[in-house]
Amino acid sequence: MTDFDYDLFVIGAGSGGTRASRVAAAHGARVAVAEEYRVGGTCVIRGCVPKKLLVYGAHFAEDLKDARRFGWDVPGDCAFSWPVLRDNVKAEVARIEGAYTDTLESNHVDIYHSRAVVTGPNSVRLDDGTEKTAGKILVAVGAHPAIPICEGREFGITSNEVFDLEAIPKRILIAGAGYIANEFAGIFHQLGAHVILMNRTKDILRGYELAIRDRLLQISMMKGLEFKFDANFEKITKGDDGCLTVHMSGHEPVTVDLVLFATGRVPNTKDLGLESAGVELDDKGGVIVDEDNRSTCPSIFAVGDVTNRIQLTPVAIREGQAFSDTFFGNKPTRVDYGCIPSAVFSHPPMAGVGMTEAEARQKLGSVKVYSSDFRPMKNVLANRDERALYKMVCDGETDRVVGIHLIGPDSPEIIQGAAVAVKAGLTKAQFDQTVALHPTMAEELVLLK
Ligand SMILES: Cc1cc2nc3c(=O)[nH]c(=O)nc-3n(C[C@H](O)[C@H](O)[C@H](O)COP(=O)(O)OP(=O)(O)OC[C@H]3O[C@@H](n4cnc5c(N)ncnc54)[C@H](O)[C@@H]3O)c2cc1C
Ligand SMILES: NC(=O)c1ccc[n+]([C@@H]2O[C@H](COP(=O)([O-])OP(=O)(O)OC[C@H]3O[C@@H](n4cnc5c(N)ncnc54)[C@H](O)[C@@H]3O)[C@@H](O)[C@H]2O)c1
Repeated sequence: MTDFDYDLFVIGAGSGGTRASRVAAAHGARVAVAEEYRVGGTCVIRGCVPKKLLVYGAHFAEDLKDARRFGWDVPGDCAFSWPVLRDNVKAEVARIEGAYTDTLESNHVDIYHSRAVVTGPNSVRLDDGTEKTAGKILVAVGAHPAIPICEGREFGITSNEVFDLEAIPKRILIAGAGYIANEFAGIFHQLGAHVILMNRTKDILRGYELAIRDRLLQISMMKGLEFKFDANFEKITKGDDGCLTVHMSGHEPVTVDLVLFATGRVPNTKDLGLESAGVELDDKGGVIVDEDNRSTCPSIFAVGDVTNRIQLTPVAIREGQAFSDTFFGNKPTRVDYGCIPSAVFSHPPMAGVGMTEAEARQKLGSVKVYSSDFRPMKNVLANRDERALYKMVCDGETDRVVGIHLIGPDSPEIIQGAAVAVKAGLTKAQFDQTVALHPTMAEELVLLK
């Protein structure tokens, strides 16, 4: 026993904080967690979970059209109710929030529904002014949406507010061309809005395989989405009718009903008191940590988005688990950041693992690339002119598969299994030795020429 109130005080009950709290408690530590908003954090409350449910909901627009080609008598005026989808999603989010709370409580983690700020290497202060002490503090406060500096920025919303809209706008401008922008572009388009995507560069989804993102761009344009590239905000003005006019460099102004900023996320370290403990931050405000998630203050650690490494839920969870196993479970563990699969839940979705062709050429020199450009069977019968593209990047010397990149229906579901093989270092020959599972789209991965 120590003189501290707790062995571990976690700030933030999101993906990383919840995992770290419950694992440390299960290892026998006395643990508390403070959450200023809702237990579950970004992923559960206003990120992955409600977003994916909206993606499912939006996809019915195409599915119902396609169903007619499969013999179903779907009425032409098939109505959609946004309030029904929105409220069902909210109810599901509340259910998961409850499940997260139950898990913490059943592991005897004390939950403080309050903001916490660091007041020293071993202390935090809650909203009511009470001070709590702990042997270790884990900063797992996540990130918040970055909003470009421009006149009228207050008229726009971010992904934080998008799940609560009163109605689907007729016209929406989405700023950014990353994950959130492309995912919500698909959702709003399917739900009937005219979507304009605006980005300050010419690229969408930088970091993904070029051919795959080009395919997404091509399909999105074919569906009627509009793109404004090399555009920087000048100002946003609001008319008497509530419409917003966006003035941007290099393009004519556009008038829309809603502006959604999806221009990256910034670590939540402002006014967190970290300077009181000598915790150093990087130039984006992320907590600088070592391989064991330890900050420049020996008793303060950080995991997840606040460290500005890879902003994905499974990564935050792994970091939280590794932290608690290392320091409370006597099981030193470090996160292996190699070959992390990722996906964009766009319409159609894309997914990838490992190196892109360009990265492989730069790192390995000798590279072999295989690809399959095909129309999925379902799209053929549906008369849907939307082709899938699969690309495999191999080390030219060893035949090892170093990257797989997909766009097409169910790509995120397919990549998870393929990622195991890439992570395991399997060769193209070993993929080819595996008998195809027919008829699937995934079988392309063992038939690539
Ligand atoms: C719209 C959207 C969609 C996404 N979709 C995906 C996806 O499909 N797949 C994926 O892997 N990732 C996705 N992400 C990213 C994912 O949500 C994050 O990477 C993940 O939630 C990070 O977990 P975390 O624990 O670091 O932070 P969070 O989950 O953000 O948790 C931090 C918590 O800390 C609380 N907090 C902050 N400051 C304080 C304080 N001072 N005191 C007390 N509490 C505090 C916050 O309220 C929050 O609950 C998405 C993100 C967004 C925004
Ligand atoms: N499917 C998933 O796994 C998923 C989904 C959503 C979010 N996320 C995570 O959340 C993070 C944040 O998502 P995001 O989409 O906000 O960020 P992002 O980094 O993916 O994309 C940001 C985009 O905004 C653009 N941009 C930046 N400043 C701009 C400006 N002033 N004007 C116009 N465009 C500008 C960038 O060029 C880029 O295209 C992601 O990096 C990702 O890690 C993951």
